[in-house]
Amino acid sequence: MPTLTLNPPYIIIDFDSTFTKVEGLDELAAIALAGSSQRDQIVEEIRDLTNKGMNGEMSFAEGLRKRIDLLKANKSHIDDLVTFLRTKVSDSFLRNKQFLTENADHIFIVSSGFKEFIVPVATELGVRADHVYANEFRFDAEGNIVGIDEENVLSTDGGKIKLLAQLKLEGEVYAIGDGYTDYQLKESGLASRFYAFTENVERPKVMAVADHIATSFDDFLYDNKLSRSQSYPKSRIKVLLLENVHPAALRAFEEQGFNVEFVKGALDEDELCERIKDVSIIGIRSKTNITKRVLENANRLMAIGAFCIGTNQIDLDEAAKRGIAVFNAPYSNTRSVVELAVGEMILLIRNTVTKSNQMHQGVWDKSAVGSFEVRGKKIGMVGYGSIGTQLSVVAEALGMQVYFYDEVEKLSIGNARKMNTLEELLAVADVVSLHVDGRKENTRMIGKREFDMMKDGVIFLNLSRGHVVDIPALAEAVRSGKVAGAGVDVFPYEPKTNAESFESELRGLPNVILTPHIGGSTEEAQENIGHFVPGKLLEFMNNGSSYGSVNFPEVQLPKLKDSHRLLHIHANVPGVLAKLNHIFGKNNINITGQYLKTNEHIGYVIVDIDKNYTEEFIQEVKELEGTIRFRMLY
Ligand SMILES: NC(=O)c1ccc[n+]([C@@H]2O[C@H](COP(=O)([O-])OP(=O)(O)OC[C@H]3O[C@@H](n4cnc5c(N)ncnc54)[C@H](O)[C@@H]3O)[C@@H](O)[C@H]2O)c1
Ligand SMILES: O=C(O)[C@H](O)COP(=O)(O)O
Repeated sequence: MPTLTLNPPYIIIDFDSTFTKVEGLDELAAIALAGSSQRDQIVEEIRDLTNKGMNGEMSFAEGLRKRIDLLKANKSHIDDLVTFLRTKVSDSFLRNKQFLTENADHIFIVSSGFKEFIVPVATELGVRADHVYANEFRFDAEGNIVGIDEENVLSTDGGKIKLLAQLKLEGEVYAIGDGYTDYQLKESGLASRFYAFTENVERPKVMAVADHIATSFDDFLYDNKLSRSQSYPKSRIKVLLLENVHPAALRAFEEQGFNVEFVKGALDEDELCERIKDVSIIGIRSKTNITKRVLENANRLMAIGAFCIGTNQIDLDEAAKRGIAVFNAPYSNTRSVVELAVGEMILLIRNTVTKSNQMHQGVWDKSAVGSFEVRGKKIGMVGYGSIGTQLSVVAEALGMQVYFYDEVEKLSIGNARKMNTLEELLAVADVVSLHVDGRKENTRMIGKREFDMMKDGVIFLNLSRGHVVDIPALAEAVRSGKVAGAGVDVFPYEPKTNAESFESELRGLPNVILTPHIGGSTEEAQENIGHFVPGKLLEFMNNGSSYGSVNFPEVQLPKLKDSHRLLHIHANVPGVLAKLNHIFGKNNINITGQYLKTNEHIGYVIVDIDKNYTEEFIQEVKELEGTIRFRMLY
């Protein structure tokens, strides 16, 4: 998209809590008073005065002098402050150093802060030193701050207005800041627009009077069609992370400037239908169901991240038809599930759970009856995918004989023996372990009939999905002794949060280990997932790559270089690509790379083009019949 770099408006930027994430004077107080018993109290007093000034609740000039009186700082503390502030520059200003440098003649910092710490920080990002207007400290012979330059207009009430009037800027003047005094530049008529900057703090009183709420500097640049680091401001893209995904995920999105909302538990369908309306990326685990109805409400949704292996909780086809890519973490918790299965199998076959429970009741029952080794026993795996095969390796290392049944042809690992039917497998196994996925067709695939086919005294494990097993049938099989021990991690209904109680017919049965769906809940697995899934989602958002998606045509794209990338998702019907290419030809667009992949529902075309194109061309592409979604990256 052509963007303006010539003749941008004059941009008046506030420093504290806008250009940087923090308030300089508050931080200076914290540094100067380090080690003092009064530090917290004085810093709090200074913060309070700062906030009152920012919200327009107190005379700025009075507040400033009170703050200076409370400060016990000197020149060396200012050096430390500058070092600290360099690490606290707002991310969106950091990202747009090029714009600040290239447009330095049009950019001013007008601040009630102090030049001594603003100039070194702002000039590093391209701001001209002589375009920084701020207060100045007065020092005594020992370098202690003893006051401020009383002649400086910025030390007076309405100082920013007086200063801007003196600058006599001609043309459009836009002010960006988080405080009421920044808004007053617009109120006075000296600035034509006021942008409330909310990347660091949100002040409702200030937001209420703004022409526009700039969630980041990219947002401001986007609003003014100015050149910027992000084709579309990420601060306008909402990410909703549910089910307490690892904090690494939150960090990954926040670092790139996305607007992230974090929810600890799952949401039910009604809640989700409401919350998803303005969300572009959603992260869930196994408990959140993304149904067709939810997707019908998800007008802006571009990608879904399942922070787990299973994706049966998502209507994958419906998502694809709507151009929404779904990613999961297919291997990050595989090992964790296998280790839990092995641990449970050994404890159950030794009848340890019963013994442990008895011990808690004060019963000492030392006996070998009903306790066995796993060595030499036959383990039968239903489902021989990632978890099944990994368990196969570990079980063999324990000296077990491995049998498996999978409905698709699978390569046997080690000495594992493939069985042609589920029935055959159930008939030979001493331990039956389920590792199928949660597709609908697998609902209650293990019921009374299947338990009856198993050996007497079998050990039964389900760490796959709850609905795969008929729970009353399992409970009966345990009560009758058919199943000598069971480990169950997943249930047809699972509490939504840790606050809800767990109800099941399996509660209280002997030699049954019940766990709250924690097969994949290890610190290692969750951290891996917290990195892996955002990585996939960000690649899709930033680059268009869909490699690893479970419902989308997979393309691994090269990084964008000196081109703009057009991503077009369309219904997989004949002729769309030809029509698309016709639009390119007609508009004389120079194509530097083109990629296409389709699946049964959609086609995904990615075209890298030269930067010279018109709005009309983009409009034509958007309006092409069959288009589901279209976006542009650069
Ligand atoms: N308890 C937990 O915390 C936890 C953790 C991770 C995964 N899981 C569950 O485990 C499942 C399996 O994980 P995976 O990584 O091994 O998946 P996978 O897709 O690699 O393997 C599943 C295998 O099951 C087979 N299968 C499916 N239905 C079958 C049927 N009716 N009969 C025979 N074979 C059938 C498939 O062909 C496939 O080979 C996941 O889908 C998930 O639901 C649970
Ligand atoms: O599919 C999975 O990976 C597991 O069921 C784990 O799900 P969870 O992240 O909701 O614990």
